[in-house]
Formats: sequence, C-alpha cells, structure tokens
Amino acid sequence: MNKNHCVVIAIAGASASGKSLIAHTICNELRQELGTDQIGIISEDAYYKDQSHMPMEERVQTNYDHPKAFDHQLLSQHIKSLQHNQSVEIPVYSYTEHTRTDEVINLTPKKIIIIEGILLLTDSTLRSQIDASIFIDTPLDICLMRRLTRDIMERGRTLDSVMAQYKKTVRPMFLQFIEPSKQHADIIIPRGGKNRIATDILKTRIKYLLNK
Ligand SMILES: Nc1ncnc2c1ncn2[C@@H]1O[C@H](COP(=O)(O)OP(=O)(O)O)[C@@H](O)[C@H]1O
Ligand SMILES: O=c1ccn([C@@H]2O[C@H](COP(=O)(O)O)[C@@H](O)[C@H]2O)c(=O)[nH]1
Repeated sequence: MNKNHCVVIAIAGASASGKSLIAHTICNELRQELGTDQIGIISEDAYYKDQSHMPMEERVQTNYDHPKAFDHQLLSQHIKSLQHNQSVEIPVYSYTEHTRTDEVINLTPKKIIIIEGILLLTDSTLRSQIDASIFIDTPLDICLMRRLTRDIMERGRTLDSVMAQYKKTVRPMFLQFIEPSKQHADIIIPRGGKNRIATDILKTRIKYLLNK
C-alpha cells in the first residue's frame, strides 16, 4: 500500500475545553473559503468501546476518562487506512446509551484529517501517526461550567450525575492522564474554542498544507 499525503492533526485537552468547537470552526470556515471537501474530522469519542453486552447499571459505572475506555487500536487502524487512501467506517457512539449504535459513518480519504479527543496524546502509537498536535488549555473550572450545561442540555444528564462523575473520574483522570499529555503537544492554545488568533494561525497552516 502506498502512503499518500494525508496530514493528521490532533486536538487534545480536557472535556469541554473547546476541542470540538475549534475543530469544526476551522473545518467549516475553510470549506466555505476554499470550497473544498479535503478536510475531515474524527472524534476520539466515536471509539469508546462497545458496551452493548453490559446492563445499563454497569455502563453508567464505566470510567470514561481512562485510556482503557477507548478502542485506540481501531482508531489507529483507521488513521492508517486513511493515510493509505482507503475509506473507513467510523462507529457512532451514543452518550445517552453509553455504547455504540448500529450505525457507522463512511469517511472517504482526505488531505487533512483533524482528530479531537481527551486522551489522544496519551497513546504512543497514535502519537507516532500524528503530524501536528494541539492542546487546548482551558482552566478546569471553565470546563466544568461548560460541561454542566452541555451534558444536561445535550447528553441527557442531571446536575447531580454530572457533579458525581466529575468528582469520581473526570477530574482525577484529567490530572493523571490528560494534563501530563500536554508535554507531547506542538502547540498549546489557551482558553479554547473561541480563541480567534489561534484559530486563524491554525487555518493558515492548514491552507499551506492543502496547497502543498
Ligand atoms: N470559548 C468558548 N466560550 C464559550 N463557550 C464555549 C467556548 N468553547 C466551547 N464552548 C462551549 O462549551 C461546550 C463544550 O465545548 P466543546 O467544543 O464541545 O468541548 P470538547 O469538544 O472539548 O468537549 C459547547 O457547548 C461549546 O459550544
Ligand atoms: O458514555 C459516555 C462516554 C463519555 N462520557 C464523557 O465524555 C467525555 C469526553 O467527551 P468530550 O466531548 O471530550 O467532553 C469524557 O470526559 C467522559 O466522561 C460519558 O460521560 N459517558
């Protein structure tokens, strides 16, 4: 298999730090400006392990902020396929059911692939496949406020459940795994998804890569 010039950009950082917002802002603005479909986004969350064999009471107990919760091997295989000009079928994950759905999304090869997720930079195999890595460095209290709103409005959670999960796993795993993975980033972006200067710098770099 011949490797083509697919550039893989990783955006990591705490939950609700703004990874998804910045990835989609860059992608949408470049698609509008350049009329190109040569940029694709993959969420690490799509690679949470399937838990359909487990009862719901057990699924809610899973530590979703530990690297073991993810099938990073499948993500790595998919990156490899895209880099070799092959399409992949990305799983669709349900945050309300805490497992994969029966659906998949077909992603065709792209010149630029942006992957966003909390634990991307903790995995040495993934790191070796990534061409540029970005860490969104938003203060944890701000992330918690954003997560509370998002999880209650969009992910079917209650205030109490978000707070309990935050205390039990989200914060401890951030300190154990996510924060130390910042050392592997090429660029650290403060504040998050609406940092306009950082967004423009990344767009300029991606435009350069698209024209290469
Ligand atoms: N700079 C910002 N200011 C205000 N709200 C933001 C900002 N960045 C992200 N958000 C909001 O916070 C929530 C979490 O952002 P998101 O990009 O989904 O985070 P992540 O992908 O890191 O989990 C979303 O509702 C998003 O619109
Ligand atoms: O079934 C699940 C799967 C994940 N989570 C939480 O999601 C975040 C990661 O997603 P972000 O979009 O980066 O916030 C992670 O912190 C998990 O705790 C979940 O609650 N349930």
